[in-house]
Amino acid sequence: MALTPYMAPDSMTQTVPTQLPAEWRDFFALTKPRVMSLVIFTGLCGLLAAPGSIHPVLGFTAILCIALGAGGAAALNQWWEADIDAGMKRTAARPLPSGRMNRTDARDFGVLISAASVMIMGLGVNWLAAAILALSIFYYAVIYTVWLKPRTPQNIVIGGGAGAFPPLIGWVAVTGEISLMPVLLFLIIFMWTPPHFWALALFVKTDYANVGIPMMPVVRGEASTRRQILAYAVLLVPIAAAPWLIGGTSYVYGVASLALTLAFLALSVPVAFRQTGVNDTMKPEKRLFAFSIIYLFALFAALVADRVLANQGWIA
Ligand code: HEM
Ligand SMILES: CC(C)=CCC/C(C)=C/CC/C(C)=C/COP(=O)(O)OP(=O)(O)O
Repeated sequence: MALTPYMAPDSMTQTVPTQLPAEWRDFFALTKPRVMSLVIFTGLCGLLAAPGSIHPVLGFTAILCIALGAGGAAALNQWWEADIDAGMKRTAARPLPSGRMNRTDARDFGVLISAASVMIMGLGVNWLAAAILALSIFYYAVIYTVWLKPRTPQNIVIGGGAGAFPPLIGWVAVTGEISLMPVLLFLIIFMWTPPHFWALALFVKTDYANVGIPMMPVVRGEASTRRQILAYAVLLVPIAAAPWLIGGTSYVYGVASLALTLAFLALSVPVAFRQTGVNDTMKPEKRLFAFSIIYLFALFAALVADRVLANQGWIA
């Protein structure tokens, strides 16, 4: 597959509407809009794939709350990490390390939109969805950012849980209860996160090493990270197919999940068995990282397509 190798631009300096006043642009950038677009998309797919129905206004409210909560957590992450971000090429131009924004403003903005997201979700949608949203904000802003990230190379394995909640939140917004299907959606993102992030960490390794963040390639070395990427990609094959295997979807999702995850696995293999020299361009790693994003968009889109076809009575 011909993919343009991913160059790891910082999402904060990209896709921020240039017509906004400068300060607004910085607040918008603080929500990590590009990363959060996939978070919001998986939340929306969880909502659309759930059985039952939700009034469109409430459905829109639920997605808005996931967006606000994720953006708020991202702002708190950058408030806490302003000094670390200043030391990395990829993140030095963010609003705080560049000095364009005051730290207290970033903190207050993060707290305000996080709290608003949970309150609106609880009052407008349901309190179980609000509780899981609150947990995911706390998970990203505190458990991952403050506790795990500076301490252990397993930071993103355990911390990856934070980013896996949105489809569960979307689902619970509709059903008001947790069942096996949304737990499987959680597990898919949980298993996807290590290869997604470590593929990138392999080519921005020196950045993390310079600021003392114990990411896997820095602490355990490249060879071990590469083997672990492959292990998670292998585990992802049955886990991504599980919604079909338990009868929660038709063969349409089943076939799509197998095709996509086997492609993901195929791109992980060259990454797993490579040794690189100093001037390596890291093409296989960049390709895997780029595909990881396409993969998750496509997998969740396939889930929704499957459910729409089933609701129309076109497939069983
Ligand atoms: C602990 C878990 C994760 C870590 C440490 C992580 C880290 C990163 C990093 C460092 C980047 C590079 C670009 C940037 O600086 O923004 C990135 C890009 C990206 N991540 Fe993740 N990620 C994680 C989980 C997730 C999750 C759960 C999603 C969505 C479901 C996601 C979606 C994306 C997307 C869409 C991009 C591309 C952004 C762009 O095009 O600039 N990530 N991730
Ligand atoms: C609903 C809700 C709260 C969702 C949270 C979604 C979530 C946890 C996404 C994680 C993705 C992310 C921006 C990781 C960046 O890691 P980093 O912050 O270590 O990256 P950096 O080095 O770019 O700062």
